Amino acid sequence: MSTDAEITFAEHDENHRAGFASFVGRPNAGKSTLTNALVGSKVAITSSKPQTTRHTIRGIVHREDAQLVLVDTPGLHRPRTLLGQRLNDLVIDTLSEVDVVGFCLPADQKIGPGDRFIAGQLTKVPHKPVVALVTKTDTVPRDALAEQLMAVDQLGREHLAGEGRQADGFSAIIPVSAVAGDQVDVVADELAAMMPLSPPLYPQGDLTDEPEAVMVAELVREAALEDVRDELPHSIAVVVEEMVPREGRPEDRPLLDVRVSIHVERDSQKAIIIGRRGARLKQIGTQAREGIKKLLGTPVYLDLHVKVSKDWQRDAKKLGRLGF
Ligand SMILES: Nc1nc2c(ncn2[C@@H]2O[C@H](COP(=O)(O)OP(=O)(O)OP(=O)(O)O)[C@@H](O)[C@H]2O)c(=O)[nH]1
Repeated sequence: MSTDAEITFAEHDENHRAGFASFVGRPNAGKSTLTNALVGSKVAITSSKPQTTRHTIRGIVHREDAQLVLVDTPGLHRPRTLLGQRLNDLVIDTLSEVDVVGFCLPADQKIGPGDRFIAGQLTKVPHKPVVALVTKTDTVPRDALAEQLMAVDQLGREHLAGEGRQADGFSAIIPVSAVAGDQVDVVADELAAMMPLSPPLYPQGDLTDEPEAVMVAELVREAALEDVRDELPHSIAVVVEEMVPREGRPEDRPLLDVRVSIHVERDSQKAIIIGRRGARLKQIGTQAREGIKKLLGTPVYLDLHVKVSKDWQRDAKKLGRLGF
């Protein structure tokens, strides 16, 4: 979608900072919600189910003194399949290129093996400052939060100390609630201060530099995962096959034809997605269409197909074809 909006870079002085930050954390840690709160617009897709964030989606925070480009990575997790392994490698690659890593740890969950695994993985990117973000602070009382902050400090000292590290443990520990809007500005301040001196990297107003297709795929994926609790989210991959303006429409009433395929691993999963007499698929279509319309600002005709790609998670060739 092209817009006629003028491209303007913010006025800046020599103290302006700009760079990349990335959030990691176990599934459901609140990474996407925090990204959205910082950017101030729904860019990454959130859902109550784990691992909806598959692709690297960037939100950009524009401030007078700094520009923060947020690279939202999939949750790092202990890999069980080839796809899990690839996602982890992708995360490490991404983290090697950012200026600061934000490690999200929910205030209402005890630090567990998943968090320790991630802390261990972060030693693979030794020269990056790591800021611990203790998320969802609105969900716990003050004393529980204080305890969690101490536990987080301990985790940092155990894993992030020694050679090549810029701090003994986390560079900072910040409690934040993206939902209550509490301390979000402190997170932005802290991350901005860690960016290198640089003019803005992106023009103002850019919320994301990912192609719309990726976001459309995420919207369909989010809709498809809604209410499917007995199946792993990883069993679904969404591919946008085509997005073309319908020919012969009046200029003031455009329509976008969007053709999307949903890949599942087994026939039984296909049946779940389609539902009785296609009821679920219809529901997925309605929900996704609303989101896509909001995202792109045009009405869309959404054509959904469900395909069985047997064991796509384990099959390297198929993974390549699905864009991983
Ligand atoms: N009460 C409260 N809930 C939050 C907060 N931040 C996130 N949540 C909720 O926690 C759940 C997970 O949030 P996400 O932002 O999707 O988490 P994520 O880390 O991006 O998850 P993945 O994409 O699965 O890795 C959602 O239901 C959010 O609404 C917060 O500050 N307060």
